[in-house]
Parts: sequence; structure tokens; C-alpha cells
Amino acid sequence: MDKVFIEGLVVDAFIGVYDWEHEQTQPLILDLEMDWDNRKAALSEQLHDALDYDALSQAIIKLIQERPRALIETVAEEIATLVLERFHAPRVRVKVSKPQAVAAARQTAVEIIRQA
Ligand SMILES: Nc1nc2c(c(=O)[nH]1)N=C([C@H](O)[C@@H](O)CO)CN2
Repeated sequence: MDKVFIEGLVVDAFIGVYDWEHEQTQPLILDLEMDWDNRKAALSEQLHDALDYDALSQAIIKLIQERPRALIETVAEEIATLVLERFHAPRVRVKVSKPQAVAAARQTAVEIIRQA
């Protein structure tokens, strides 16, 4: 299956289980891989035949910034649901990284794969 990617999308979010995390935003870094048949868009050159990574990126930023969340797992699930239900991709891999979570670690992250 063909793929569409969004890699390294940085979104400032109220995210975390601790009180201090409710008072200041932290960056999340999002990586998405979506199954999509790119042949129709390649032939028509019509954006409506493509999985629009720009529209999807804006929708993800809006989703994340509409309310605080405790766990990055919740962010990953909600993004996967958005991709499957609103953007109609049949399969998505979502990685949510929280680079400032653990001082001694370069990165912390979760990854999920969901299918329609
Ligand atoms: N699996 C997870 N573990 C932890 C999370 C998380 O979202 N998923 N979050 C925290 C705290 O918010 C932490 O990031 C603060 O530094 C701890 N563990």
C-alpha cells in the first residue's frame, strides 16, 4: 500500500499528569504514517483525491490545543481516530514524542497502529 507521511510536526500542548504540567505548555512531536492509494491523486492532480497532509496537520494542531490531556497515549488515540474517521485513511501509525518529559532521556514516546 502507498503511504502518506507527516513527520516531526511540533505542537505546543498542555500535557502531563503533574500539576506543573497544567501551567505551562510543552512541545509534542508527532510522526504519522498513513496508508493511502496515491494513484488516483497522481493521475487527477486533484487535492480532493489526495490525503491532504496540510489539512490533516491543521486538524491535529486544533485537536491537541482544544483541551489539556494527562497522557500522551490519549493524544495518540485521538489522532488515530481523527485520521481514520474524518480523513478516511484505512490504517495509521501514530508516534507521539514528549522530548522534555525526562531530563536524562533524549526522547520519550508512544506509538500505536490503528485500522478502520
Ligand atoms: N506512558 C506514559 N508515561 C508517562 C506519561 C505519559 O504520558 N505516558 N507522562 C508522565 C508525566 O506527565 C511526565 O511526562 C512528566 O515528566 C510520566 N509517565
